[in-house]
Amino acid sequence: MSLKDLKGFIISSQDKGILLASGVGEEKTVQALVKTPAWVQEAVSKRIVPIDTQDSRYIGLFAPNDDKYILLLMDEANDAVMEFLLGVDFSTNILEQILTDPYDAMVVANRQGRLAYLSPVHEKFFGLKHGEAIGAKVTDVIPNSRLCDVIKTGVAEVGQVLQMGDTQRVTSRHPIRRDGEIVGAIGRVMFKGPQQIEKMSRKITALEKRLAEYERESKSDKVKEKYLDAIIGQSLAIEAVRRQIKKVAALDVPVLIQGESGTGKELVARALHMYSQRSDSNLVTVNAAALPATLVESELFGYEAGAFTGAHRKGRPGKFEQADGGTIFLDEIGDMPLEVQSKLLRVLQERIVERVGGDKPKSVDFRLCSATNHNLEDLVEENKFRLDLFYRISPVCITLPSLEERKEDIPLLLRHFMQEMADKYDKANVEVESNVVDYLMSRRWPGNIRQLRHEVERAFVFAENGVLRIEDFGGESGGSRSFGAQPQNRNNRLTGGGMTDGTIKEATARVELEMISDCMVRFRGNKKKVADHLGISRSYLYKKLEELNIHED
Ligand SMILES: Nc1ncnc2c1ncn2[C@@H]1O[C@H](COP(=O)(O)OP(=O)(O)OP(=O)(O)O)[C@@H](O)[C@H]1O
Repeated sequence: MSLKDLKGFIISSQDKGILLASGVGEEKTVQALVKTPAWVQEAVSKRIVPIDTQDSRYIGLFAPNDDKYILLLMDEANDAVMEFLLGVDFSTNILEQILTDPYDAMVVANRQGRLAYLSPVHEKFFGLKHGEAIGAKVTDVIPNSRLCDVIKTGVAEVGQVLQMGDTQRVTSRHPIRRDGEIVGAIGRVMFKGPQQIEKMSRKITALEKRLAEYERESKSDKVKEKYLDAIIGQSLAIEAVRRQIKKVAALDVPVLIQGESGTGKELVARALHMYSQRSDSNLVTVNAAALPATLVESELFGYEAGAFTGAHRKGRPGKFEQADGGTIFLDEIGDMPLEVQSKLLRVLQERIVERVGGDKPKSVDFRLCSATNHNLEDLVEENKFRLDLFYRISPVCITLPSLEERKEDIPLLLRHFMQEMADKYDKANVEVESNVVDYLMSRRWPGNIRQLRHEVERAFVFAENGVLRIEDFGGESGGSRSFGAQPQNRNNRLTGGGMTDGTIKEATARVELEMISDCMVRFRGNKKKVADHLGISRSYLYKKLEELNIHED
């Protein structure tokens, strides 16, 4: 409404009646109303009243002033505000309720982002005197208010949660427009939100927490599965192994993994660790066959500073200490010398280690996992393995099938190793000739999967024109071509070394030692890599290294 809507006025006094009238104010019907005290009393309290004449309806605005009042007569406006003000008998009371509601505060900012209104409850909350903050910048009074943002964007923000002090409040902010232009914004803050909202907010917080937990769990499930998936194979035998791993992993009992060399015992140990509650701590592998009796104590139990010549200055924790809270994997346990077995037995019984040169026994908490390719019961019979140790390490046994027992897995393993080699040698798109799978399935694999992997690698390297053929494989008696030396060099070496002298067995043994020593140089003494590369077990490698007079340092 503006002044152009003004159609008349009346100035009246209680004692003297109408003092001045103009426009519609001169009409008899209007003056008759003004002369009726009851009507005037009601109109003053309402401030805005409808005034009907014979022809039209006007809006009367009352402005009391001591014993006088002014009545402005305006054209009826067709807007929602007037409809509300005129239509609802107690509209001003409603407005008053809205402005002074103790639980639903109101903030009004003008276009410049300055406070035009702050309801009393809000003033009280901020410790302000009535009217003190009017004209101040909204953000100076309500630090994290977003009213200015709403003025800028013109986009309402409804039902948002605002942190006020140490409590959360539900707020709504709306831009206010006049003739399409933003002139300010109004914010409402629920000081005492309906209980349902508080309840809902608590529920949402709890659900968010649960969701984050599920996400964390499913992520770690994926990590675990990676270790189980690394055991390739779909045969019933290998599926059963996977099931056993899942079942046994959480039980925290010692596990003995049995199986021929190269059947994947180390992969099983890793999966067992990852599926156990100890997966956040270390998995420490000890090759029991490679432990010389002289160093066994310092290796397994650690040593204190200056314990012996050559000892590390600060001392070193042993394998059991490193595995504290986690898993210790004793590989090739069947090849452990008897005197080492007794020392091991003591730790398994007491769960206490004492560093060499130290005097402070330390208790250690580990899960034991051991592996062997021997039949330990036979070794016990032959007095090569302690019976009490056998019982200690084998409450649960997982037996891995040989490749012979699960030849149906060869196609899958071949595909897996082809992919591995393609990544390793950065050589994609090598195809496998269709008869290769039949050939590999018809062969014997005494070295099991390690041997298969090794032969696939060799064939992959020798494959010509991007096709892997049967000829690229070495055949059962060993490679027709080999790594390391050039073929003719090897011929020279073999014939020059007396290949035609002695028996075939002797020649084979010589070639074997040559290949091992070549590989020891090539892999800088890393026995795991050497064993994997040559397709032999690590215990066999250690035996051969003894023959070559190469010892652990
Ligand atoms: N099921 C399998 N899927 C994929 N790779 C496998 C599988 N089993 C074994 N291998 C691979 O074969 C090689 C030998 O495996 P691993 O060292 O686990 O055998 P092992 O039984 O511990 O042998 P050893 O008794 O000689 O120590 C590794 O390269 C391993 O990744």
